[in-house]
Formats: sequence, structure tokens, C-alpha cells
Amino acid sequence: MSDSVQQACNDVLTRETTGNPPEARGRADRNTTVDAGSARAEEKGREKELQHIEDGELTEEDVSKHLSNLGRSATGLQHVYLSLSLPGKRLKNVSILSNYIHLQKLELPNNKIKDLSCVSQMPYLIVLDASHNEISDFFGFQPPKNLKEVDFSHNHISSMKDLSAYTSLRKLILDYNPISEIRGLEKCSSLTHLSMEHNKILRISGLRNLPLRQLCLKGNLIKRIENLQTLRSLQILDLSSNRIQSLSGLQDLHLLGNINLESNMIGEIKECTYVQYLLLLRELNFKRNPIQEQPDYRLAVIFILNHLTVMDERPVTVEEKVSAVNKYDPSLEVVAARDHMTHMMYQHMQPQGIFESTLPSLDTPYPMLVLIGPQACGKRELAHKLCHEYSEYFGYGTCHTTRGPYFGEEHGRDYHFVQNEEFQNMICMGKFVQTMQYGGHWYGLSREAIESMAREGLACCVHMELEGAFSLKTSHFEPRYVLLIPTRTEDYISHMKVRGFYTEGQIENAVSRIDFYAKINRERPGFFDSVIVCDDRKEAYSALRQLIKEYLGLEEQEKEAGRSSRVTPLNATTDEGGGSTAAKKLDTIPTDAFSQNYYGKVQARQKTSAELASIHRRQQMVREALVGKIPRAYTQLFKRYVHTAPSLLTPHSQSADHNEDSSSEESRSSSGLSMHSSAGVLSMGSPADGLDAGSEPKVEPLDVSLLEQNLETLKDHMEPGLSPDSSRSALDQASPTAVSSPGRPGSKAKPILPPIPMGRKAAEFGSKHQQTGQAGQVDGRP
Ligand SMILES: Nc1ncnc2c1ncn2[C@@H]1O[C@H](COP(=O)(O)OP(=O)(O)OP(=O)(O)O)[C@@H](O)[C@H]1O
Repeated sequence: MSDSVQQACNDVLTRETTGNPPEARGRADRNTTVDAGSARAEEKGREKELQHIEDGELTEEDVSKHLSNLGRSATGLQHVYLSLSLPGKRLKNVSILSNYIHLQKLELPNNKIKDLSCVSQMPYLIVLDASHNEISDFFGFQPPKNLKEVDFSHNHISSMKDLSAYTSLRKLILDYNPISEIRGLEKCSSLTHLSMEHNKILRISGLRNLPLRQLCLKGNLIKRIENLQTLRSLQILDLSSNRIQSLSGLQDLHLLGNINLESNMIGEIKECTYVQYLLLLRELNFKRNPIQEQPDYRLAVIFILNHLTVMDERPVTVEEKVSAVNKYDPSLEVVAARDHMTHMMYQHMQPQGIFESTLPSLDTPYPMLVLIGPQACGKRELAHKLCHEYSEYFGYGTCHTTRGPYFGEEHGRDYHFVQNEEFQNMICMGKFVQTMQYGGHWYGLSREAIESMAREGLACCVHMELEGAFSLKTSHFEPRYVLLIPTRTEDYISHMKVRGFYTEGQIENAVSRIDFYAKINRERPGFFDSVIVCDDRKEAYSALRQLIKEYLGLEEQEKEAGRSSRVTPLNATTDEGGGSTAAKKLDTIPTDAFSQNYYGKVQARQKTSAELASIHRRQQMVREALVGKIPRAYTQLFKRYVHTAPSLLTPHSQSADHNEDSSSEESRSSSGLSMHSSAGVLSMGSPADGLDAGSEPKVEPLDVSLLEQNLETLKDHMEPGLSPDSSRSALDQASPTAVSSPGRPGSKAKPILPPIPMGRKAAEFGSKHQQTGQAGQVDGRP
């Protein structure tokens, strides 16, 4: 500051007559004490100050040293000091401050002040800090009309009085006082911040309609959260260190973002539901509450309060949120994945599974038709009917259940009715492909149910709830799914009532699931291969029947049968010359229509490079065996295994079978897939060549010419330098015709049956198949 300005300033200060001269003088004095005798004067001053401190009396001189913040007075006419800060001076008597009427900020913490009546003379005071004093008189002064912030923490105030005159008060801190009741604040219409931690408050009261944004009542004796519902602006609430047991009372505080309930007595996770709909709630502290003892406490709370970002002073991670949802409200996919994982794990723990397999090939899992729909929609009846009418194609896959039989149900026909213990044992023995709980009972589709049908050369037809479909979709099976859905709810309900098996609750549950089915169908196009309305059972059956006929190409077959005495396989396509390739193979393929379909699939399927490599290896082994190098290999090579594969493969060319089956086995090993499935779902070298199950393995003569021929074919496909043992990926690249075969559980690469056409006519179906890549899969032609 330049001398002239300083001088002007001093002039103004010395002109003051209304209570400010002492401070002005003090400051002016300090500015001019530059002479040589000033040191002694200062020394004297210090002695005097000490004396005052002893007395606890504040002097003008002390004040003048601690004034700050020069500014305009409220009238704007004068320059005055606006702030005074005198912390920790052991002051007892501050009455002199009544002369300092222009003060806007007064800080007197850590003194021994009992009387603050001087504040009555400070009409412009905005901030008052009188914490850590000995004040017992709550607001013992005339209200400065602009007083906004007051700190009376750590005093001796035991009761509050009416503060209706303090309409500007925004922040009031009364921590560490012996106050037992909150009162007198009703008219503090600007109060947004109230802190009364460590008082002796027994009940929350006296806060009605206050615009509080922060409320701290930590360390009191509060047992219940009450009388807060009108605090609609509350954002931060600290009720830690009380005796609160419930979160009830917080449910209407929709702006709450932070709740601290540390060291209380909250014990139940369900208490969180009271704050479940506080959508802005981000931080919650339950530390040192009995609730923490609850199993999975953190995940459970995070699940209920999924907006939290910090819990118990620890950030909530994305992983925790996902785990919480997966644990308490898993999606259908997660449930299905878990179900699948469980069964796969148990399967692989079964030693017998390593040696027994029934699949014809990894790429051709058993055919299955799954009827999906809500309970009692008629799917079971339709499944039975279908299996009866098309008994040469479909077999009913009987599930297991722990529920008891209804009247008229047959064990083994409708279900295998088993006790819960047996069902659980079966799970542990890896017997199931899929399980689910419905209506308090377990239901499960066993591998044996599917395999037993496959052994008969039949596609397994099962019915199940939607969850079952999700599970099957995670498995390596490639069923076709038909949704049967009721649209006339009244009829559906009355049908259930007529059956007389169901309680009201069961009916309600079943009805409520109709929408669930419809939603999945709507939201996931292609999830179901076809949808049939099943309000009328007859109509539903004829729709299903028609669908199945198209599916199997039976209509076409019937027409063909009318036209020609020579039956064309359903999956036949026309070769370049215009002739039916499949027809040319008639001599070697089964006449059974389904078998033809199946045969075409298995026989004509494009071999993967790994399979070709496998064939080559085996041919090599044969050659070596023939010259006597490895007789054991020779014997094994031509051993015929216990046949458990579909009998429809029976008339299959045997030599071709050898190649096909062995290649499957080999392809697994070459692809590094060593999970020899206990499931029987991986085709563990099961040459499907027409032996009855249980018959002894036999040794067959070798058709060397065929092997040679295959070798030539293989050579054509392989690039020079690639050995048959080259890695699978290398081979995949090497062979332009290679079809990548996942060949492991969960594979969805190759459906065994063609997709169910949605209401298409058989003719269209056939021709469309020729146009699409599907034809390659179905007919085995590239
Ligand atoms: N393995 C399974 N997986 C999933 N759901 C299944 C399974 N087995 C049966 N379900 C389904 O469980 C539900 C209850 O079966 P339950 O046989 O007890 O019912 P229901 O009253 O006889 O009706 P429905 O005539 O549909 O079988 C049915 O919707 C049924 O299709």
C-alpha cells in the first residue's frame, strides 16, 4: 500500500466515532511504532497482556492485534475491520467487544467465556464461533439479524430456547453439549445444517419442516428414527453411535444420498428395504452393527440397494454389484449356466463315463424336440400324442421329478417319480443334463432319457418350463424348441381348475408366467423355433403335427410316395446333373425315413481336417499293423465297440463307420479335447454299426482298399508339408473344405435336425434348404 493511501486510510479510521476507534487506533499505532523506544514499549505491552490473560479479560489492545479483513461497513460509509479471531486466549470476559459493532465474523474458540451478551451489539454479525467455551446460556444475546452460522459446540448448554428470531440462521453446531431435547428451531426457515453430535438427545423431534440438508445426531441416545419424514431436503444424515434398530422412518427422504448408521443396533438385512427406493442414496455405513454378522451381508445389502457406491466406507465395485445380482436375482442365462455347470462337473467326476459313450459323433448330438410352455398348457399331452403317432421318429423323454404322482399318472411314463434324496444323488452322479425347481419340486431331464431314445433311433421329445430351455441351450444338444402358449387366460384358468390338482396360488403362478413366456418370445426372436397357440388342444395338436411333418419332410415324402415307387431321402438335394444324389445312395442307406434323415446328416457331413488327419493316422497304423509292427493297434483298430448309438445307423457302411467314428475320437485327441465325457454326450469312439447294446466287442476284417482310397482323398485335401499330426488350427487352414468342429460340450455348431420351418410348405422347405447353407449341413454337401 502506498504512503498516501495508507495515510488516507488512517484518516478515515481515526475519524470513526461509533465504536470503531479503538481498533482503528490500535492498527494505526502499530503502523507508526517504528522508533527506537518501541522495543521497550512492546515488552511492556506483553507483560500487560499476560496480566490480562491471567484475568481472562480482553483488552482493546488485544483486540486491535487480532482484527482482520478490512472492508466497508454495512452502511458503506466507513472502512472497518470485519473479522476478529481470538482462539485459545483463555478469555473469560469479552464484554469489551460490545464496542465493535461492525464485526461480521467473530471467532472465540477455546476460551473460557461464559457470557456472550456483547454480541447483542453486533447487528451485522454473520458468523459466530464460540466453540470450546463455558457457555450455558443458549444464544444469550439479542439476535443479530444476519447471523447465519453459529458454533456452540463443546459448551455447557443443556437446553435450547426459541430461535424464531434467527430467521437467517443456516448452520448451527451444538456438538458436545448436554442437550436432551431438540426444540426452538421451528421457525428457523433457513436452517440447512444442524449438528448436535454427542448430546443427550433421546428422541428426534422439533425438526418438522426444516429445510435441513445435513443433520448430524451422532452419539446420542436415540432408539428410533422418527419425525424426519418432513425433512424433504435432507441429503446427509448421520445417526451413528445411537441405539437404532430399524431404518424405518427414512423411506420418505428421497434426496438422501448419505446415511451413516455406524455403531447402532441394526440387525436385519430386510431393514434395507426401507431405503430401497431412495434412488439418490450412494453412501451407507453399517459398520459396527449386528447386521454385519448376517451371511453374505455385504452382497445382500448391495443387491437391495443397488445404487450404492460406497458401503461401510469402502467403494462398491462393479464386480460386487454383478455378484449380488447373480446371487439374488440371476438372469435366466445365469441360472441355466449354473445348472449346466453343475451337471457337467458331476458328469466329469463319474469314472464310468470315460469309457462309455453313445453319440455317433461329436458333431451330431442326439436329436431332440422340446415343447416349452407354462404348466398345464397341454404340452405333456401333446408330447405323448406326438410320440404315439410318430412313434418311428419320436420317443417320449421321461423326466424325473420329486413331486408325487397325480391321479392317473404312471411312474416311468409321465415321470420317474423319485424321492428328493434320490434326485439329489442322481445330480451328484452326473445323471442329469438339466434340472430345475418348480413349485417346490425338482424336475430333471436325465441323459439316459435322451440316450435311451437315441438307442431306439428316435428323437427325444420332452416338455418343460422356460428355464429348462435356457439350460438346454447351454448344453451341447441342439434341440428344436416349440413354444406352446395359451392366449385365452380364462380358458387356461378353468382348465387348470377342472384338473383339480392345483391350489389357487399354483394357478396364479402359472398364469403370471404366461406373460413371461410371451415376453421372452417377443424380446428374443429365434429363441423358439416355432410358436403354437394352445387354447384349443386339438388345434394345437394339428398345428404341431403339421409342423413336425414339414420338419421331417413327411409331406413331401407322402407326395413323392404317390408319384414314385422309389423313395427319395428327405434330405436329398439335387446334384449338378439334376439327379438326386441321395437317391443314388439308396442301396446303402436305410429305408426308414427318419434314419435316412439322420443317415444323410452323419454320412454326408463334411469331414473336418482333424478327422481327415485322424483317418490318415489310422491308415498309417493299419499299414504298420499289417506289416506286423504294432499288432495291438491293429486289433484295437478293428474292434467293434459296444453299440449304444442310435440303431438307425445300423445299415451304415461299416468301413465308412470306422472312419467316421474313429475320426471323431481322434479329432478330439487331435484338438486337445481330453474331457472324455462321462455324459455319453461326447462321442467317445462309438462306432455305430449295428451291434446290440451289451454285445461283446468283435474284431472285424479290414477293408484296406477303402482306407487307401480315403488316404488319397486326404492327400488331395492336404497341402504339402502338413503332416496328419499337425495342429488342428493348421489343418483347418490347410483344408479349404474344413468345417470347424467345436466337438465339445456346449457346441452349438451343428444341429442334428434341420430347423423347424415356420409354417412353410414342404416343397418350399426343400428348395429353401438347397439355397441356404443349411443344405450343406443337412445333406452334407458343401
Ligand atoms: N426337466 C424339466 N425341466 C424343466 N421343466 C420341467 C421339467 N420337467 C417338467 N417340467 C415342467 O414343470 C412344470 C410342472 O410339471 P408338472 O408335471 O408337475 O405339471 P403339470 O401340472 O402336470 O403340467 P404339465 O401338464 O404341463 O406337465 C411343467 O410345466 C412341466 O412341463
